[in-house]
Amino acid sequence: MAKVTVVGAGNVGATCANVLATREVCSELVLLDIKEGVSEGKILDIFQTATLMDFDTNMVGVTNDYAATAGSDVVVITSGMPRKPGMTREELIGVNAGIVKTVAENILKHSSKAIILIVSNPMDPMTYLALKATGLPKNQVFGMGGALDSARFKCYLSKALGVNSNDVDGMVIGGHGDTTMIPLVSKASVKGVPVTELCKDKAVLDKVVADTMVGGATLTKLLGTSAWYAPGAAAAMVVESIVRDQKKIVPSCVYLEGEYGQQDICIGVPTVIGRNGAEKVVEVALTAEEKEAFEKSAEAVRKTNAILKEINVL
Ligand SMILES: NC(=O)C1=CN([C@@H]2O[C@H](COP(=O)(O)OP(=O)(O)OC[C@H]3O[C@@H](n4cnc5c(N)ncnc54)[C@H](O)[C@@H]3O)[C@@H](O)[C@H]2O)C=CC1
Ligand SMILES: O=C([O-])CC(=O)C(=O)O
Repeated sequence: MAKVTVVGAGNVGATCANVLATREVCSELVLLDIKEGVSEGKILDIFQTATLMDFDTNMVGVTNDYAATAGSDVVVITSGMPRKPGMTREELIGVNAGIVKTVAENILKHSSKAIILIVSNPMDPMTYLALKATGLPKNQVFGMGGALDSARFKCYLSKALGVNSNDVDGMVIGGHGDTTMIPLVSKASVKGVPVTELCKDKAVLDKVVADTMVGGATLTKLLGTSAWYAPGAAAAMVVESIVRDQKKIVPSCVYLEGEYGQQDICIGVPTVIGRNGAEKVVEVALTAEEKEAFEKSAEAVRKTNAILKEINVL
């Protein structure tokens, strides 16, 4: 069984750790935060649900002690600031880039073989930064955004169409940003029936797309900080696909070398996730409109990546 570390014991990191523990995804779980006592407290709290929820994952919470993370098979990086209402994810780059870079370098020192999953925002540039800063192969460092965005897409589709959300299939690709994500309506279906067949009212599907794109912003406005239940569960789902070598196809932020016509960028595309991390990009046929949106999305992500050089983290 696997050892998993979650860095950042805030809303998303602790939720991810809770899902990993209760679902017994790994045999050993480490939660690390820079704030004294927070990881220790959250792990103790989670441990006190063990007899209530019937699980027995070995868990430890530590304050900035990277030695405790040694030999991890998977590391999830959630450390950094979340946005406040009215902000974009991209605005977090100045404060989060240094945090993500330092954390990734510390992880590398103790777990050079770990698959590193980036969650901190702006997630696409943070993934690019972690990949470049660690110099690890592209399968070993990738980002989580599409898993969450796709879950939201399916949620909004199920509400709009009045169907069980577990019968809905759908993917969101592109950047993990309010204007950069691309819900693939052409590929979405309910029990194999295209949603475009089930719903002839284009305005309904257009609204689902718009709601999905601002899914994170909507929750940030309601909560005063960004969401954590679905983000934590989405990261845990990706970890489970790695640990159990499930080979799920999950839209994930991976480094592209020609796929989807893009080079030298980390951005969301359907990817096979297994024991070796981001194992294979799956190229699906996009409509002309989706292709154009993907190019625009990549352009915007590249623009944010350029800031990494300006602020001297790359
Ligand atoms: N990729 C995605 O789909 C999503 C990404 N996010 C992002 O995840 C990040 C975390 O969000 P929340 O958990 O809500 O924030 P939070 O503020 O609740 O937690 C962040 C934690 O990181 C810790 N931290 C800061 N610097 C650190 C360091 N150098 N080493 C270790 N820990 C450190 C803080 O002490 C804090 O406990 C944010 O950047 C947010 O935007 C949030 C939701 C979805
Ligand atoms: O909205 C945010 O800032 C956090 C996030 O990435 C999400 O929930 O999708």
